[in-house]
Amino acid sequence: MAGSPVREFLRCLPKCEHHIHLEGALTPDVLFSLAAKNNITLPQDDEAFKSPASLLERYQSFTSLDDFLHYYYIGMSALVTASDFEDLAWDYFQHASADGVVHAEVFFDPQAHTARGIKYNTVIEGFTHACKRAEKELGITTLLTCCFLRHLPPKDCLELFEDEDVQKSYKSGVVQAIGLDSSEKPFPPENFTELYRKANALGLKLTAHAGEEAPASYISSALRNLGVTRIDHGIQLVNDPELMHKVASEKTMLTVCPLSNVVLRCVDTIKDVPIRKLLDAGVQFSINSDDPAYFGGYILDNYVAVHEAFALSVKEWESVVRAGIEGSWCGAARKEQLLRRLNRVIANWEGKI
Ligand code: HPA
Ligand SMILES: [Zn+2]
Repeated sequence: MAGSPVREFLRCLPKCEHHIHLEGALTPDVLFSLAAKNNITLPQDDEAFKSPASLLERYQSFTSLDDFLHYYYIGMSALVTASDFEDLAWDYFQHASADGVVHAEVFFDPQAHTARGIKYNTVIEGFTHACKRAEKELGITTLLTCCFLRHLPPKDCLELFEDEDVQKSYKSGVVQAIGLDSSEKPFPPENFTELYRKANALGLKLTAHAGEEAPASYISSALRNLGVTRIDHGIQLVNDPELMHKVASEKTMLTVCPLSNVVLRCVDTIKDVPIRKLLDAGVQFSINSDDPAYFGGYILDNYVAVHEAFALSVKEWESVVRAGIEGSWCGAARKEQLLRRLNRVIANWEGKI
């Protein structure tokens, strides 16, 4: 579909990305050069780490979320200085801009860095510089979401949450949301009730990965026990029609990541991502890249893959992109601006594809 009118239509849509782990934008090439620069020894006993090419090849055969996460955490160990984090995020924002992203709400995993002696403020310094640059040079509005690693003890998560520098980043508005990621089973949302209660008290926006590999009960638990207003992934929702009805009527947005779901074997093919079922049930969702350097594509590749599998009409694409704008955590004025832009793009393409 390279250069095709449909790809160009999808590129022109004013897309909001809500599910991208900045550490998941670390390509094997950059990983190897950062490891060399920072004197980080990559595993010697894994053939995959022989070269960037062999690592990329290994990414083609992930067997599960945990198999991917093993490589994800090793990869990010090459990130050390604030400029490493800034360059990583800037690289993502440039790709996002080229793909037609106008607003990006991005995740980062501080515990994976503080655990190896990198200061929280080093991570924040790098990522906020890149966010400011993206706003200024690319016109992308941004929002940072601090994710907690659910495979770690909840008390460790609370400890990081209460850290002085972390609190400062929340209270100053530098970080505006929290999320929950990493190995999904057997770490259900209810383990983190206290963390989310405290985050809610600070006025932070709340989201959590749920229903990626684990059943729909993880989604209902995240809604009920954590008070999240958004669900990351959430594809298992279609296995609980009653819950799906509730999610649709409450306009809770799912951040769906089609290529990720295939690469991590949550589904067999893109056709098995429940796009049509979610549309038919009136569930709001956005389409996202998750970890673009690991899953073979940025946001536009995900849009194209969905189009190839489901052949959405222009009206359906309009409703998907509108849901993404309306479900974003930017201000009302920015949403209005993006909705007007969407109307112009749709008017321009109506009847052409
Ligand atoms: O898809 C994901 N799921 C859970 N944790 C993650 N961390 C990066 N990507 C993911
Ligand atoms: Zn994710």
